[in-house]
Amino acid sequence: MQIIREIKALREAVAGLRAAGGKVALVPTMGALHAGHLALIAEARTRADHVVASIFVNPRQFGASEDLSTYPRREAADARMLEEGGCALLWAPPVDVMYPQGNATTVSVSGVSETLEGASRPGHFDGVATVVAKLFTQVAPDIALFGEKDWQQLAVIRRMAADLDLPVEISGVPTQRDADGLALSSRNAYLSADERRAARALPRALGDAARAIEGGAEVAATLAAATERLTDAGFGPIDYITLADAATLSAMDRLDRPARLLAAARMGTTRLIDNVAVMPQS
Ligand SMILES: Nc1ncnc2c1ncn2[C@@H]1O[C@H](COP(=O)(O)OP(=O)(O)OP(=O)(O)O)[C@@H](O)[C@H]1O
Ligand SMILES: CC(C)(CO)[C@@H](O)C(=O)[O-]
Ligand code: BAL
Repeated sequence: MQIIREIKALREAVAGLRAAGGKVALVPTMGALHAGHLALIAEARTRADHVVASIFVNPRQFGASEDLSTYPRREAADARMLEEGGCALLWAPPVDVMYPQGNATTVSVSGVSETLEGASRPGHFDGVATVVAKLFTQVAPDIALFGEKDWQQLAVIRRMAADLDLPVEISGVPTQRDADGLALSSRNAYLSADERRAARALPRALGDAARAIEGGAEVAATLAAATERLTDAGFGPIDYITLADAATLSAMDRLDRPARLLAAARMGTTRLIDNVAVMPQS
């Protein structure tokens, strides 16, 4: 596996893959890889002939008070995992290659970016959309894969790709979880042992609330009960726990179309997100 840090070398390496024939898949990441990322790589290998992974801790998607400086960085171990996973190339540009001095362009997706994570983390999705648009232009993949753990991010990227007529297929991969249900996440590494144990309340509260709503329970009362359960488990503050349209992410107060139940909450200093499907029963 080649590790590449300059645009010209990236284009030459991707041209080499293209010359060999077949499809190219891109799996964008911020590194500190875990089995969730490896599931994206494994799925990419079934969908394409060559897999390019990127590692870039994108400063433009972090707020001023967020964890950019402490975000886990372990490229050597990540590169070994990607090579074993069958990646052909690792695109790992330095910040000044991704954002050369004088850069002045932002990609902003209205609507779907504005609620939930967008409201809690102002500017976050502008940073995500801008860097993902650049990654698509740099690598020019046939298909790009993203995790459903970041459900709203996936919806934002789908909207952006459709609106900009980007010739790339966007594919979502189901959330990979630990045995107790907690979604795998690079930020789980911040949790103490006690916090890690308590954190399993998040997927349990979401799962139980989803089943209750599917069974006909009132949405507002169910979300209030789930909030209380998270608070009792030690979560706080809870940024949101919301039933939303699965595609547009607009809030729903009754289950009349395919939905997602999404939550973001802090356990100690660690902010965790998760979401589950909620489907109207026929
Ligand atoms: N548990 C998971 N299951 C499936 N996909 C995942 C999982 N965790 C992350 N991903 C996906 O991997 C890609 C890269 O994510 P990223 O590098 O930010 O990892 P992360 O674990 O989500 O990190 P963080 O803890 O910072 O949110 C994204 O498309 C993300 O949705
Ligand atoms: C898609 C992404 C790589 C863009 O920086 C990031 O938001 C992530 O890792 O989910
Ligand atoms: N996985 C989402 C990236 C972020 O939280 O910035």
